[in-house]
Amino acid sequence: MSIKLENVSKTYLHKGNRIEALKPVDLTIQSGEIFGLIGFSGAGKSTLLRMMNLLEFPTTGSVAVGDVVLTDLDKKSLRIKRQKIGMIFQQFNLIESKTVYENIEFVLKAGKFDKKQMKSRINELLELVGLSDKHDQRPGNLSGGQKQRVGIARALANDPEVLLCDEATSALDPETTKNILKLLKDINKKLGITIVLITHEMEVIKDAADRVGVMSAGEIVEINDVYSIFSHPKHTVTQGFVQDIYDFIVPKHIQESDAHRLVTLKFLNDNAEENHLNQLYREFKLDISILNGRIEYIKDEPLGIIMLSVSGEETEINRMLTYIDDIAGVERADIYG
Ligand SMILES: Nc1ncnc2c1ncn2[C@@H]1O[C@H](COP(=O)(O)OP(=O)(O)OP(=O)(O)O)[C@@H](O)[C@H]1O
Repeated sequence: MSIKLENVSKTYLHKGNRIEALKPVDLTIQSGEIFGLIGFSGAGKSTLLRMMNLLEFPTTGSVAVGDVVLTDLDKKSLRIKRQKIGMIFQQFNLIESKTVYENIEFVLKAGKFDKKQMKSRINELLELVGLSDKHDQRPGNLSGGQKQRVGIARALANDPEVLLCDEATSALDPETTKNILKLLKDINKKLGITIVLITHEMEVIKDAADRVGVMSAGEIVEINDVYSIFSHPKHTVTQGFVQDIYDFIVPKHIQESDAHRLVTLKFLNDNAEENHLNQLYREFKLDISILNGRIEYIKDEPLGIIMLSVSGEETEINRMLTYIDDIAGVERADIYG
């Protein structure tokens, strides 16, 4: 199901001060996509996410999920529609005194299942998230990853059209994060559910998102498909996030040396796996050494960044740079260093 926000803004009143948490935004999230929202703390990510199920009511604008305009619904219709919008949280929000089974049963009670249907539905959900053997455990006996799996099972209980993930992996270690993201991607594929996830980690975006919105100071400052965000980040906030992933360190003596010219190259798509450096070694009378380099696979598409230290005649270096500019799929990139 698609999510459509038109002119949505949110201003909080706090101790007499107006806090513009979200400036007016238009955003359409396509049915079936995984949409990532990234930004620093306070950028407005949670506020924007909470607009999508009206956990917070917008100050201006309208929110629609599919054909249903949530902002036009009365309380009862909204409560029913909300059952089709699942949500998971950083701190899992499970009921500690209830078992895994009961935690899921609790949300199903709001639906229309008899006892037998309920049992088979809960078993099905636990199988989907890989927790069939944990029925009777209480959250206190589960790892963080297992707790989030319960959170996901609970969020999926009423067959939602949309799943909102509020920093769902921020409390988890990197390995568990990968496993939970894999589960979310499997669910997205298998069930066709639209997923919105907010995070402050670019790794999460890289692993899971189809498209990305970058937020800063209550605005979406850039929006694009995930490969373009990594390969051609435009806004300085986006560039900062991408740099964090590559994190190339230039040795101080090279930074300060006049004899070396730093050249960072970007190899796009299939070019990332080709050895263009051999061409440079062959064609130019220059000393070229590799300081750093890495290929990232973004939705299985390679993106290579390599940082070179080049020394030799200035004119020869410039000739090489012009030559590089003419190679299709290879670009100079200053921002990764
Ligand atoms: N209920 C509230 N009352 C007053 N101000 C709020 C409220 N909720 C959020 N804010 C403010 O709105 C701004 C955006 O907050 P929001 O939680 O959406 O950001 P965020 O990007 O999700 O950050 P974080 O990652 O730290 O949760 C912040 O300045 C925050 O202090």
